[in-house]
Amino acid sequence: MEAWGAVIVAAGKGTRMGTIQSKQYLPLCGKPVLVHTLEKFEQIEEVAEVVLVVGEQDVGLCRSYVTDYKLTKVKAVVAGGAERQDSVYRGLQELDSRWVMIHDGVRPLVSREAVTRCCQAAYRHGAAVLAVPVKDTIKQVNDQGVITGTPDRQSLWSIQTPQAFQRAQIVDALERAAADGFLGTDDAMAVERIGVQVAVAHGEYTNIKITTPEDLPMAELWLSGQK
Ligand SMILES: Nc1ccn([C@@H]2O[C@H](COP(=O)(O)OP(=O)(O)OP(=O)(O)O)[C@@H](O)[C@H]2O)c(=O)n1
Ligand SMILES: C[C@](O)(CO)[C@H](O)COP(=O)(O)O
Repeated sequence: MEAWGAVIVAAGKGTRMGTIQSKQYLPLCGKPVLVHTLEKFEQIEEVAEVVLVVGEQDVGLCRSYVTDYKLTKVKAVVAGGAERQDSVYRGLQELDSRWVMIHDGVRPLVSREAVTRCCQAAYRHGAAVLAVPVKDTIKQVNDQGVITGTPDRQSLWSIQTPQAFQRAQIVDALERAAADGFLGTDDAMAVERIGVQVAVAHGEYTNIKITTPEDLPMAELWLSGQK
């Protein structure tokens, strides 16, 4: 397998978590959430180079993580942008690898096996994301709080990261999205809209994105089980 580059995005504000300290720096089993994610990528054989994207005010702190936690793959720590998409684009500028994956800094539970499945699916199909089938029934609800539809659950997947692409293709897609004023909530949306097929590779239900307060104790529980 070729060597991959990874962009870890961690420049968000964590508004939904509601804490003063941004969620990527909150302690999880004794270390910042983001450090767990970076340590995971140290163990992923496919990944040769990592770029970490953080808030401008946190660049110094995160550079010290590289030394303190002996993160050998992190080649650059750069400041992100106002939107996740901007942060991803900035990170991609620092990578040389032909194949790249983009991962949320707040998904510390991702497993090596799932990342490998994502890389393999990207090789086969050109681009791939980790995903799990939804378990609940999903409803569309209008702004009066009334159900307007029930999409067929068979075709619904909950999308995770990493998301894997050829670097040139995701860079092109993000530049076109910016030119068109298109803002996606994941990376795949930018390439889907220019006609590229994106495959799903089986993720894991435990690969949660730490988003709201109840996610942290769940992550603690699962992470202590992984060690
Ligand atoms: N401008 C941004 C916004 C988000 N992210 C990163 O993208 C990931 C997923 O985003 P999300 O969970 O939405 O994080 P926040 O934007 O921080 O959260 P919220 O929407 O609650 O403010 C996180 O690792 C976050 O730090 C980023 O790098 N740059
Ligand atoms: C990219 C992502 O993690 C896939 O689930 C998600 O879409 C990020 O969305 P958010 O709005 O930044 O939470």
